[in-house]
Amino acid sequence: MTDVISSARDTREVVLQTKNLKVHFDGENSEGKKVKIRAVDGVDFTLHKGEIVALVGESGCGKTTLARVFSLIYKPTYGDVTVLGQPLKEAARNERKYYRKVQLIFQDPFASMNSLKRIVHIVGRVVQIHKMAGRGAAVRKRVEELLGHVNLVPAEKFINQFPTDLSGGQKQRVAIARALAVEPSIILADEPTSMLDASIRLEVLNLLSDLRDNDGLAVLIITHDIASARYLSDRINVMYGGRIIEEGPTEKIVSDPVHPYTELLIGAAPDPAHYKGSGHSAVQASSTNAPVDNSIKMVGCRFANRCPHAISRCVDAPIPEYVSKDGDRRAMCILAEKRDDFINPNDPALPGATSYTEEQL
Ligand SMILES: Nc1ncnc2c1ncn2[C@@H]1O[C@H](COP(=O)(O)OP(=O)(O)OP(=O)(O)O)[C@@H](O)[C@H]1O
Repeated sequence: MTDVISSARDTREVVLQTKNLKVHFDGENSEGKKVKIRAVDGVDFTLHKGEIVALVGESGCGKTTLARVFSLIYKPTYGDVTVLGQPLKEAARNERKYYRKVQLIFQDPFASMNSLKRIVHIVGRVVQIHKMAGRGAAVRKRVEELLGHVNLVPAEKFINQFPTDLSGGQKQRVAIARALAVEPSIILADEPTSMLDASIRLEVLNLLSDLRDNDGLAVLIITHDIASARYLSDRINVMYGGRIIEEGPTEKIVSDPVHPYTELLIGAAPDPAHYKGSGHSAVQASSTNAPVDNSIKMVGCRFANRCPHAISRCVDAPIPEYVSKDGDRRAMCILAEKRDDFINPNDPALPGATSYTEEQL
């Protein structure tokens, strides 16, 4: 985020941060020609302690790729990444230590669990590997505590069961218990509720919210579903074509979006008054047009070809990052110029500000 304006949020400990992060892959287009796939293309992202930040956007916008950088699966092509104040490169040198701080929760809790093992083994193994308790009875006791922590009670009932004995929501709770076994600071949750029945989605969302409130955990949640993001997150990052096009406090973004793409997502979401974790995918519903071709280098806004407000400037020139006057929101859309509550901090008309291109800096 731009440094020109600070906000109250800035006083909290930053646990994950990227500056101008790019993750590009070598790939082929539909004609078999070699191309560069710009999965993440200049992302500034921040997550604070005790905060839930949602990353929303349609399929292929780069959400998972961004999370995979934090999960040490992909290396950045360019840009800075810091994790708990340490550059990612340094933090990643000791993977075991890294994964004690940063834990992952996946869409399909089953995929990461050995169905032939009992819950005590599945969770206890992590406790043992990371030496989070002594041996034998101490490990079992710790597993019971962890199951209690995710409301799988009475723990004695669940501890000897197999994953196949559990419902989808209970399995996801076991996955969360296993993640908590190492007492992490950060949880990366990639579509954690999308495979769950509507009736139990809220259960898992509420659990994540309790972990933030009671344990001060920082959670990055990746979701197609803006309704889930709205229900759970403190802040929303809207991603489109490898870029974050709008970011800020959830309620402000949802009630008063700047970017037409954000507006499109919200318009397609179910009415929150009726929201019971229905799983309606707002983004999928809205993306009837062709997906973004992220192999094409674009100067301007990637949404321009779908945007009813686009003018030539949107395509031909870099879009400035507009910031709200209270410093708490940013949007990459020229429509921000029409609003009294946003400024372009690099506007040469502002006192003390000088405008530079990235190449000049
Ligand atoms: N390992 C890879 N090699 C080549 N291209 C990749 C690789 N991983 C992702 N991509 C491409 O990068 C772009 C972003 O993919 P990504 O999975 O991050 O999107 P997403 O928003 O998470 O989508 P989804 O919600 O469907 O998972 C897509 O065009 C995808 O095809």
